[in-house]
This record gives sequence, structure tokens and C-alpha cells, in this order.
Amino acid sequence: MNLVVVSNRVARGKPNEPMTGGLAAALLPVVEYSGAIWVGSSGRVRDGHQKEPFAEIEALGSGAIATLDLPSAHYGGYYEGFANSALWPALHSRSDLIRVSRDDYVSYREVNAFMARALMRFRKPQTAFWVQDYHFLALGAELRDLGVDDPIGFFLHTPWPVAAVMQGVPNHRELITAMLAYDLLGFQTEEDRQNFIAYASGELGLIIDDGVVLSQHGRTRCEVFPIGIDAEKFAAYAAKSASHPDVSRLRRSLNGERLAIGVDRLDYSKGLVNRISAFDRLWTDQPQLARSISLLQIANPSRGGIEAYGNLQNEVARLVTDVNGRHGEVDWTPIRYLNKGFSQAVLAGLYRTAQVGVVTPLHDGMNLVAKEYVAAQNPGDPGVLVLSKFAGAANELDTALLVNPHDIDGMARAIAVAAAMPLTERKMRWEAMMKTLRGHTIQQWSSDFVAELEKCRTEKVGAAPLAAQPPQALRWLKSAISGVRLI
Ligand SMILES: O=P(O)(O)OC[C@H]1O[C@H](O[C@H]2O[C@H](CO)[C@@H](O)[C@H](O)[C@H]2O)[C@H](O)[C@@H](O)[C@@H]1O
Ligand SMILES: O=c1ccn([C@@H]2O[C@H](COP(=O)(O)OP(=O)(O)O)[C@@H](O)[C@H]2O)c(=O)[nH]1
Repeated sequence: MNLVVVSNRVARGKPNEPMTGGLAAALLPVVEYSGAIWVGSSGRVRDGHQKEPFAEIEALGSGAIATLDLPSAHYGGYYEGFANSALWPALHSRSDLIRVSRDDYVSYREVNAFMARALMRFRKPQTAFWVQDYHFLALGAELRDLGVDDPIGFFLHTPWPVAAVMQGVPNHRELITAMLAYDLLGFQTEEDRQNFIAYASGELGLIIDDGVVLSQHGRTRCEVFPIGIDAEKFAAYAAKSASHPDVSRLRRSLNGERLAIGVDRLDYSKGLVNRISAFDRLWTDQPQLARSISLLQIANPSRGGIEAYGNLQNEVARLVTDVNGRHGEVDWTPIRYLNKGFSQAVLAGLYRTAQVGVVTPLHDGMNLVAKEYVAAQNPGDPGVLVLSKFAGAANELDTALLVNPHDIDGMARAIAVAAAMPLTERKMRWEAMMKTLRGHTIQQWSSDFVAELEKCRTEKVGAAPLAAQPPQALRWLKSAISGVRLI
């Protein structure tokens, strides 16, 4: 099978560089080992009147990576506009942050159509397309318009919210109807899948048959595929990280003090303000813990051109300065706050150095940092994960200390409990999480999705699309369930 993977963000196989986000981090080993071709944005733009989209192709393990310059007239409206100022806030249940214009939607659709045209050159017999994330909700429909009848699957890395929130996205009906051109829709959690199905049935009036949405496009299967990590790789990185200068300098600087670590993109979904407020509360309510536990917060700048992100960057910087100013001492800094990224090999050593991992997003599709923190621990003396119950990872890592990220007092208490937890309890919790991580690797995630996608090829043979079925079959379906509408 010729597998074509598509995403906006791609990663290049450079082991000493930080990854930008979990999608790129996760897909890199998938493409390296599966032999797929991975198509995405080069991050550069070019005049949109190109006859043939400009692509640079390079080898990536047994696969390849093709990066495209996206059309300059539409890039802003697509990436900073519709994708990250309408869809991203909605998908993370932040309707208050939706900022969008009509032109943004047009640009979003233009870039989806552009990508579809660009993909045609990678199509061979027995191709399957696997599209990633909210940047390309309409790409499947654009490929169908170009005559593609191969299996096309889509995986959403973010949450899918309740219908009332999606209704706040301009053109939501048209867009979500377009999603039904995909044969397979993958979600991180059962809650996300249920929310999507509830929208398809409640808002679009479609029939749902055992997790399959029936529409004018045919059958769209909705399934849950929680994304995993290569736990053994992180364990190996962590075991040999002590000699890395950043890791050894951090260890020397601690003088027996306990360390908590947070690693996030600077994104309002990550709950940084509440987390820092929880540390503030901890040091205020339990002053004996000052000097005994500090926080290393790595906050990689993200989507800096968008106002909400600029505001957040200022707010977090002010808060860190305020907290350090009030709790700091001449020889003690409560929060070390870094606006830069580290390679995963270094991150693994930083994770292992910290007795507490704090992963407290307000909403997160999965959160791979939570899984990486666990995988990097020393089996003989593991740290404790404090994890938001609103991260997708909480479904699997249920022996972490689960917290409500809106409850500042509760988080402060959980951090104190984590820092003081006896070894036997730490080991018990950690071993249960490691078992889960080893059982759901990134390779397993990808092979499960691709196997399901391949089944769609077999199912398609002989099955006419719903719209092409005899009228009496449609009439029967309609009358069988009253009050539903086939679009
Ligand atoms: O590409 P950017 O705009 O710089 O953003 C980075 C990525 O952020 C999001 O990552 C998500 O995918 C992770 C892996 O499945 C998941 O753990 C996390 O919860 C998600 O937030 C976004 O979905 C990606 O498209 C971006 O590339
Ligand atoms: O300095 C950094 C910070 C993060 N990451 C990687 O970026 C990904 C972040 O993924 P996550 O799912 O936690 O969040 P996202 O940023 O995708 O929302 C993880 O694989 C991290 O190892 C990295 O390589 N260097």
C-alpha cells in the first residue's frame, strides 16, 4: 500500500532539535518506519498562481517528506486565521477567543483545495490518504471532487467539543458536512467521538449506524485511537542523559531541593496561569515548602502572530515575575521560566531530574508530555505525575494524581502530596502507567489506524454510496427513523 500522510506541521529527523508540538513529534517515527510519504507545509509561502505546487522532497528513514510552499494570498487567513483563531479556540471550548472574518474561511478552503491538487502527484495504485488535524477538515471532500476514490482517513489531535461550541464556528455546517467525505474519522477519546456523533445526528440530522455516520458522501466510520509514544526510546534517552550539560548543570544547581517540571507550548489551552497560581498558593499556604520545591517551566513560544497568544505571553511573564518577586530569596528562585525548546533527548533528562511532573491543561487532545514524563522516570525512584483530568492522557494514565485545573487550591495540595509521596506508592502508580504506555505505542497507534483505513477499501468495493442507492432504500431509511434528514 502507498500511504500518504498529510499534516500542516511536519518534522525533520534532526535529533538535536526541539519538536514543535506533539503531532510532528508523533508522526516522525511513524513515517521513518512505515515508508510513508509525509506531505505538509514548508512554512514558506509563494505566489498562489503556481501551475504546479512547489514541493521539496527528501528521504526520511524508509519514507520521505515533501514540503510545499503554501499560497501567499491565503496562508495568513488559513493558519493564523480560520485554523488557529476560529477552529483551535472552539475545539478547546474557548468560544470567547474566536476571532474570524469571512475571508479567513475562504482562505482556509483555498488552502485545503491547493493541498488536494498537490497530493495528486503522490497518488499511485493502492494509495490510502491519512490526513491529520483541524487544518484540513475539508481536504477529503476536495480530494473526492478531484475524483479520488481511494480510502481517505482523518485523525483529530485536539478534543472535539459539545455541539453548542462548534455552532460558534462560522460555516460549521458546511465544514463538518465536508468532513463526511472521509471514510474514517479518528478521535483521541470516546468523549470526543461521542461529541462528534451528537453533532452529526443533532445538528445535521444524520443517521448513525453503530458508530458510522450515513450521509450523501456514503459511510464515515468514527473510532477512537488514543495516540501513544515510544516509551522505550524516552527511557533510553533518560538513562543516558546525565552527561548532557543542561541536565548535569540543572542537577548540580538543586542542592537536594525537589523539582517540579512543566513543558508546554505557550498556549492558553495549557493552563499555565492556573498552574503558576497553584505554586503561588502552595508557597503562600505552606511557607515551609519554599526552598524545598521549585518549578522549572519550559514554555515554548507558539503562534506568536495571534493576539491571544501575545496576550498570554505577557500575562505569564508578569505572573512569573510577581511570584518570584514575592517568594524568592537572594539564593533561591522559585520559578525558572524558559521561553525556548530542548531536544527530546535533553527533555528526557530534565523529566527524570524532576520529582514532580505538572501537566495541567484546561483542555488537551492528548498531551504527549504527560506520557514522556512517565516514560523517562527512574524505575527505582520514579517521580509523580500531577495531571489534569481534562487532558486526553488522563483516560489512560489514571494512576497519576488527577486534578481539576480550575481548582487552584486542589492543585496546590496535589503538588504537595506528590512531592512527599512515599517510594512504594510512587512505584505502584508509575508501574501501572508504564504498563499502559508499553501496551499502546506510537507504532501501534499508526498501525491500528492504517489497518482500519485499509478495511474501508474492502468495504467500498461493491457498496454503492448512499446517494447512489435505490430511492426506495433511502425512503426506507428515512421512514425507519422519523425526524432525521439525509443531507
Ligand atoms: O503546528 P503548531 O501550530 O506550531 O502547533 C503545534 C501542534 O499543536 C497541537 O498538537 C496536538 O497534537 C498532540 C499529538 O496528538 C496532542 O498530544 C496535543 O494534545 C494536541 O494539542 C496541534 O493539534 C497540532 O496540529 C500542531 O502541530
Ligand atoms: O522543548 C520542547 C518542548 C516540547 N517538545 C515536544 O513537543 C511535544 C509536545 O506535545 P504535546 O502533545 O504535549 O502538546 P502540543 O504542543 O502538541 O499541544 C512533545 O513530544 C515534546 O517532547 C520538544 O521536543 N521540545
